[in-house]
Amino acid sequence: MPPPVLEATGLQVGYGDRPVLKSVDCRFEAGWTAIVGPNGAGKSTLLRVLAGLLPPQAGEVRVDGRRLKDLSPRERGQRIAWLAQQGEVTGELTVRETVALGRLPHLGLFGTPGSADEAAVDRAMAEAECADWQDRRLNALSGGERQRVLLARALATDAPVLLLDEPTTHLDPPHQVALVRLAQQLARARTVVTVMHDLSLALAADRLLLLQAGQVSCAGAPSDPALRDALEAVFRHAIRIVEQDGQWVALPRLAAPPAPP
Ligand SMILES: Nc1ncnc2c1ncn2[C@@H]1O[C@H](COP(=O)(O)OP(=O)(O)OP(=O)(O)O)[C@@H](O)[C@H]1O
Repeated sequence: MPPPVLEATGLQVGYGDRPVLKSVDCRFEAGWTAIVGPNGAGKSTLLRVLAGLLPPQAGEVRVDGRRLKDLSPRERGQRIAWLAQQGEVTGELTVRETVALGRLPHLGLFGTPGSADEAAVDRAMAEAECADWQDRRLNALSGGERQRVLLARALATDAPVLLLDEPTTHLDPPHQVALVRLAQQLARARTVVTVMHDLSLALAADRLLLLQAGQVSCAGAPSDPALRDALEAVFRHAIRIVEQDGQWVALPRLAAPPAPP
């Protein structure tokens, strides 16, 4: 069965009386889409709405045609896994207990984990490379270690839609690259959506969606020149997108502009 299509139409979200998302329409299909944009553009807010964690003031989210708000929390949890930013989780549990939380949508309140659940937890910890610390408490881990545990929790869900908010934050370069390869591999059979600041990592996605001041200003594949131009412009030409070794990368323009003659 193909992975679900996640679709949002006319989304409007504000905090207090300040609008943050202003009539956002977007559609996510099988493959990996990276949401990018300036600080405060509304990327995490959009991801929370797509995950069903924040109700929009107008508009709706549908997953395979069904309105997200019509799904029970359990049905939603089985379809959509969410990787939170680190400030949004507590750390009293051990690594294994934290990853096992990803199985809750399959168990219900009084369910007992079976061998399939334990196997999913083992597989997720292996994929996120955090099995070595499974008995340690989350709050005793470094930022990057904790990030890998939270990724494992999302993977343990086995959901066909993965929403990952800044999954490469705190990771060292080898683990950033591992995360990109994992996202590419998962996206072969899932709908993967990430919010990312590192443009070079985001350019490894199948598609990018550029959010600017609460609106989608451009979307497309990295090979699309219009998308690359829009990215350079929105980031005030502080970066230059070039092709290197067959992939698109964003280079910071560190050199001062030449002095006028
Ligand atoms: N809980 C909240 N209460 C009030 N305002 C909020 C809240 N969360 C976010 N905001 C505001 O909404 C706007 C969008 O925030 P959001 O976190 O979605 O942006 P973002 O694009 O993910 O930003 P960043 O790149 O800095 O992570 C920001 O101006 C932010 O200050």
